[in-house]
Amino acid sequence: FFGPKWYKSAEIGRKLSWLTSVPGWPIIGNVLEFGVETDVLYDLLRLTRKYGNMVLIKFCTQQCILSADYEFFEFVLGTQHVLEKSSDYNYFRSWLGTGLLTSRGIKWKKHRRMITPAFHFSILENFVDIFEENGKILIKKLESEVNKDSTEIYKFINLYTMDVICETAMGVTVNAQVNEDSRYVRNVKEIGQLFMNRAFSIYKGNDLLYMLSLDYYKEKKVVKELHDVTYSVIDARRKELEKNRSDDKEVDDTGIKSKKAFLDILLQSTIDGMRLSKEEIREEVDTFMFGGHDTTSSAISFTLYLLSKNQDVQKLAFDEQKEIFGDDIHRNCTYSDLNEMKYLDLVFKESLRIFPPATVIGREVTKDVEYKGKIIPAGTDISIFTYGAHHDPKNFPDPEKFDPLRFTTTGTKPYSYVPFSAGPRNCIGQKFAVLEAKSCLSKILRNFELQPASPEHELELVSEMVLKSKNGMRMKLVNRK
Ligand code: HEM
Repeated sequence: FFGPKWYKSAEIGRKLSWLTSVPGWPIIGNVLEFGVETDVLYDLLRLTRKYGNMVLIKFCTQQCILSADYEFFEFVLGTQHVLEKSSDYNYFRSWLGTGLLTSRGIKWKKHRRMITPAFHFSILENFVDIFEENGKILIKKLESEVNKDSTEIYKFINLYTMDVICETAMGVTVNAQVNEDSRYVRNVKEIGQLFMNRAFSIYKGNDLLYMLSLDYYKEKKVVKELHDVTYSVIDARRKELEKNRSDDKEVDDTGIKSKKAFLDILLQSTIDGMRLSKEEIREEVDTFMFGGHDTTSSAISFTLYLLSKNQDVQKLAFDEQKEIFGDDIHRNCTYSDLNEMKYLDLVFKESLRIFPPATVIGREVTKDVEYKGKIIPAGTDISIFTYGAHHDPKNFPDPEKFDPLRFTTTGTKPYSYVPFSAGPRNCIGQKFAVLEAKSCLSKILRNFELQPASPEHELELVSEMVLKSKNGMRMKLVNRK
């Protein structure tokens, strides 16, 4: 059963002998390098620091190039040579099918071309009101935390980003912030946990063994419920579109809003003159739900944490808010206000450098490619270790320092800063994410002063599907008067 795999893996290893490899054990390779006590993030950091920014790791039959080298990032991300995602992404397929994140080849190319206009600024502009309305609910919720010694902010932000992504992707309000216990919200949490269990288990990684586990049946149930919701929203939305395009009622009986969501654009789009099938639409909508939720919550929460610990930066960010909003500090924030927040832009950018939600981006080489005169054979996995490059002092001097102005004073080496990946398979939602984050950060900054929690809180980073903190992100909120 494993014979051909071992043989192929050994062959790949031989062809990659030009690389430094991490010394390992027969058969299991470097599996033991990844302990249970430390998180995989620190293991990857340790390996790149010890063996260099491009190193070969072996997990049983898998040969993987782990890289924190920005020149290699450019080769992998910036060209068409290595467009395919690694097999780790297959775990997501039960929920996402082959939506944009997980698809390959011609399907990815056609869908990417079709979906790109949905992220045009003229469409994103319409979402600013959705950020604003959900931001108001967030502020209300946070008001009950004011003056407490310590508030865990991530759980609030995670519900806010859930509301935002449901409304922008599907056009429905799930009111996650008000009704935390909604079935849909619980299912999204649970599916994330199930994917994690699988990714970090030796036996559940194997499809056959996984089918013998309880998680497999849980996953089937949760995925069916998630799909049912998306399908029913698609049906309702399609009917709505057919019925009356000029109906400007804000919310109908099912909670569906008449503002254009990504789903509406998908319903009206065509590829080679053909409309997308219901399944294809479902895959893309679910992909937005997945790609646009935990990533943004981590990014916003880490930024708030950094602001609470860096009062000088927070002061400059708040000064900018005062300049933009003047005497009417609590008025609604517009698209043009967001574009004026240049310093907040740098704050968010620097936060994504220190805490990139996607710490590793995976690729698979599907045909032999040549890099700097050496062959990387088909079948090799590649792990683009974004966190490693972002924390390399050769790329960013004094890398642990939160210094938003660093991007204005020193030039950034191309591809050394890749929180949204780069090149043809970069994050399609990045402009959306930046707008959403700035809207949320601006609102919080205008309402509260962020102070370090008491007792002082130190993060315990954990690289799950996105980078998080095991012990949450704590701070103290004080009302600004
Ligand atoms: C701070 C927030 C975000 C971060 C850090 C982030 C990061 C990334 C990264 C690193 C990738 C590349 C993954 C890979 O190559 O395997 C990616 C892809 C993607 N992201 Fe995001 N993302 C964010 C927000 C969003 C949002 C809000 C959406 C949707 C509304 C979104 C949708 C997608 C999609 C569909 C892809 C796949 C693109 C493709 O393969 O063509 N992301 N994102």
